[in-house]
Amino acid sequence: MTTFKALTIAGSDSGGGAGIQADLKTFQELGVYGMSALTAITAQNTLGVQGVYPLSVEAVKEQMKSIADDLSPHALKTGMLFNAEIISAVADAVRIYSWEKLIVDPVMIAKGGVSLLQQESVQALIEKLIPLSYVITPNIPEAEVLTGMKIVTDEGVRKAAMSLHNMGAKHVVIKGGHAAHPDEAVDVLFDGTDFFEFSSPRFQTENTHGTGCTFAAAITSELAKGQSLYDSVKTAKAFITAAIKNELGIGSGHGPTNHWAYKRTGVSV
Ligand SMILES: Nc1ncnc2c1ncn2[C@@H]1O[C@H](COP(=O)(O)OP(=O)(O)O)[C@@H](O)[C@H]1O
Ligand SMILES: Cc1ncc(COP(=O)(O)O)c(N)n1
Repeated sequence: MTTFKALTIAGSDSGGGAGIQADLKTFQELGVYGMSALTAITAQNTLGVQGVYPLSVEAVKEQMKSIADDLSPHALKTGMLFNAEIISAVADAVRIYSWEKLIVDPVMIAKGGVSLLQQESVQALIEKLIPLSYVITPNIPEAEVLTGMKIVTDEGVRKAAMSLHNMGAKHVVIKGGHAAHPDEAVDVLFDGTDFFEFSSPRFQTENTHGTGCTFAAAITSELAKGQSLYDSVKTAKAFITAAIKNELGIGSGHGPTNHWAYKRTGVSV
């Protein structure tokens, strides 16, 4: 039996709800062997981000080399990359090691407002990483920054998806957590030709810390196993919906989601 392997290149969240920790928990739940290359350490909990400590670019490069030399991933995702130097190193690694199925989750700002990507690095993301991506998974504010468009309507979401596709992303998923729909959370997939919508009820909750990371990690897991992109997004949507619906209620701020709900509570969504 093949063991499918997935890699996350992202920051550590000491509170365990987002970043590397969310990604590895998701890989594990979806039956994929998880590996990580850390880009930064954050001191973080459900109340916010108290500290950000980026690693040296050498440390990031060496982790990726160790993985490439021995444990080539079937799919990989990026999360918090923090600066342009790290973005360039990741883009180089993807090319040098011929890594396919790159999922770029363009993490920019933590829910409390602290920056997880230096503002001047957005251009590096656009020029170096987006053209290598198999899928890019921005939330609406991130899609606005990357495209320079203001997104207000469903039509606006579709236009931004086309623009990101024109920037070189093979596929685009714009996540709808920040959209105006009062009852539904709708994510939109664009494959360069057609649009597909993935909808769930919108839960009235503050506990959405790490939803974006978890959703992108679930897509990565399913792609690593060889599923089609459509099926991968469908599973990821079910995974994140179960994780939000069955919130853990820990911490006194924006709490994490429940990574084991999808597999272990038998909830249907
Ligand atoms: N209140 C909510 N109820 C149901 N699903 C949600 C809710 N908030 C976010 N989601 C879903 O969680 C995933 C992450 O979305 P989003 O919050 O937009 O990303 P990010 O965490 O990157 O800001 C998407 O699948 C989105 O539809
Ligand atoms: C280390 C790290 N990476 C990413 C996020 C974004 O979290 P979210 O998925 O809630 O946007 C975070 N808060 N911390």
